[in-house]
Amino acid sequence: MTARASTVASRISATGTANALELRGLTRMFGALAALTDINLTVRPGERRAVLGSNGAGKTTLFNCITGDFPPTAGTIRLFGEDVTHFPPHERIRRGLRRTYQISLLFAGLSVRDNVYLACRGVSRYRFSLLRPRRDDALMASAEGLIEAVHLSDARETLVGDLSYGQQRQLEVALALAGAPRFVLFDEPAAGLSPTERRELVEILTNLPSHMGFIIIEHDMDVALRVAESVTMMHNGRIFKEGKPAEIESDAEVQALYLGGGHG
Ligand SMILES: Nc1ncnc2c1ncn2[C@@H]1O[C@H](COP(=O)(O)OP(=O)(O)OP(=O)(O)O)[C@@H](O)[C@H]1O
Repeated sequence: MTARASTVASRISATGTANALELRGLTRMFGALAALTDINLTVRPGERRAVLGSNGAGKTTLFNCITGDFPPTAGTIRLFGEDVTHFPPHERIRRGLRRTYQISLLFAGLSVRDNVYLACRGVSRYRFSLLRPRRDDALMASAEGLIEAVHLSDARETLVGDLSYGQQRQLEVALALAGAPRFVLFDEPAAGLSPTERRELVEILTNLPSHMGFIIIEHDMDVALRVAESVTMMHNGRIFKEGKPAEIESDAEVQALYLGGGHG
């Protein structure tokens, strides 16, 4: 084996057993304001974790640091064993990280299928091809699989602008799943959904492939505690408590702080 092959092999074996995410001492300042202070967080491969906390707790800033949208002021970020603290967002995407946003990033004038196909194409190796784009059957098959996974098969030809709000949020989940990610950050996917749509979202998230870990930021405790196996509570930019959903739900301090904390 060449030195390079052996380095690659050892990296692959390291990523096979490493944690999906490891944050150590993560801190992010905005001027004098500490949005995150000394965050230490470990998420195992395939683990599903909810991050909860009242408005301004630092949840979105946490996502922005993990994705590389904001550089941290201090601390380290490891993805599948690799230090990505100073990597740009696209290098983290290449390593299997995805996210959804609170605001919609859909193409309203295109069909569901075209939106998902473009997302699959965007993360494929043909992304920078100078040749005229041609339909790729493998990517189209991936797109169809994702459309099915988010329960939009009957709407695959529908223009996004004609979808219900709930269907648009389901489509956003599909876009985040393009390119078979290993770890996904869901930013309030249940916001604005009806009770029926929330149930559907829970089913979609629960049925994601078991190797696919995620963090979900969610103000709806019911959704968060049903899809997650572990919970991190944040308050004022710090981790306040960690535990299993049942422990968090029955914790007196959490109830006093979070349920009385004016979350939106
Ligand atoms: N770009 C920014 N510039 C300045 N301050 C910011 C910026 N982004 C976030 N903050 C501040 O950092 C703190 C944490 O904000 P963040 O959006 O991460 O909280 P959050 O828990 O996601 O809140 P919400 O539930 O309302 O989305 C807040 O005090 C916020 O005002």
